Amino acid sequence: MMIELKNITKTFYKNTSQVSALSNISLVVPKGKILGVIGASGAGKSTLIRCVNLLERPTSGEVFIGGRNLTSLKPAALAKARREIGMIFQHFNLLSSRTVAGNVAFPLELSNTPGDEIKKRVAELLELVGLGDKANEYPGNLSGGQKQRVAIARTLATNPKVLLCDEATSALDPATTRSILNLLKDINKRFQITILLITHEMNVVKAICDEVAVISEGRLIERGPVSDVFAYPETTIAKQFIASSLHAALPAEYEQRVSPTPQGQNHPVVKLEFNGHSAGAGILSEASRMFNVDNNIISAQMDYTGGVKYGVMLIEVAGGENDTKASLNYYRSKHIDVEVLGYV
Ligand SMILES: Nc1ncnc2c1ncn2[C@@H]1O[C@H](COP(=O)(O)OP(=O)(O)OP(=O)(O)O)[C@@H](O)[C@H]1O
Repeated sequence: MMIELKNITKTFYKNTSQVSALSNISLVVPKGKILGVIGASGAGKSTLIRCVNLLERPTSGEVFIGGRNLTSLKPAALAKARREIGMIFQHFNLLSSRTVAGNVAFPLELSNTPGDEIKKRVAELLELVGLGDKANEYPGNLSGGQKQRVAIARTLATNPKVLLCDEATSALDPATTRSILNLLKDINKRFQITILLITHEMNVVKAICDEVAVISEGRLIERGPVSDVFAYPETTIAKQFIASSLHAALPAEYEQRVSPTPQGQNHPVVKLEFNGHSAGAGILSEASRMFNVDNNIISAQMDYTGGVKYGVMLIEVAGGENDTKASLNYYRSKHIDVEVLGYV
């Protein structure tokens, strides 16, 4: 295992009160893999990632990197071990008074690398992150995505075995997020760097992670291969994160017309959530024939991971009252989550 966290607990003490930020978290990340840790605000993500390189010292528990117990190292040995752990941040943390090349050179200067070697390595790294032509720019003149590329080049300068990403794309727009995630995946494959990232966005997990761990209130509540967790989420929180990545909102036009209770001849608007246990979307035509109802699809977002289909569909069901009810019960019997959002 490249990263191994054993029974990590972190308690913050403030005056007389104490906050339990992490409770007994154990996690492993095999060499060359990408683990995403997802959780809501305050769940303990930042604390967890900062415990990996001991920016934050766990109250109890052990951190192993490449088999070595960081928690037991003396300061000098720890400083050396930390060079094998790169980190990138949401707000890039570049030195504004140094050029792009100067930022990337910084860790090499600290480790007393000879000048001509620094020059060569910096040029190589800037080429790698697609900023070969920006060496003499200052960070202030770069876009967010370019700044994050500089930060990635800087952290790769010392050839880390592990890369920690602390909400690295949270300040970026969706297209830039994709390009940075692609770069991280490319680096992971090319150099076999093990990545641990924290995020509050399931789309980030879906885009590049091999495995995902869900934390809530400082506890690890679910973990597994990304495709398994997407298809067979076990906890409500995992389900909510998946749903939030699916954008299954009612279109504005419906939102205005929908009423909370049935009136006269109006029809239910229903949200169907499919997971790995559910029948496929073909069930809609089946129910239509069996119960003589019309299923009008308002919006749908279905996805595949690991050969399993899952997703969300919003439908308007037109038919007799009993037939409509029977069709919804039929979906439930096929392990589809059914929620009536209102009536139109
Ligand atoms: N230095 C600190 N002193 C006291 N409490 C802290 C400290 N750092 C974090 N906490 C508390 O620990 C808990 C976890 O915080 P943490 O920042 O790790 O969560 P997070 O999941 O990263 O949240 P966000 O996504 O909002 O950054 C919170 O209750 C927070 O208030």
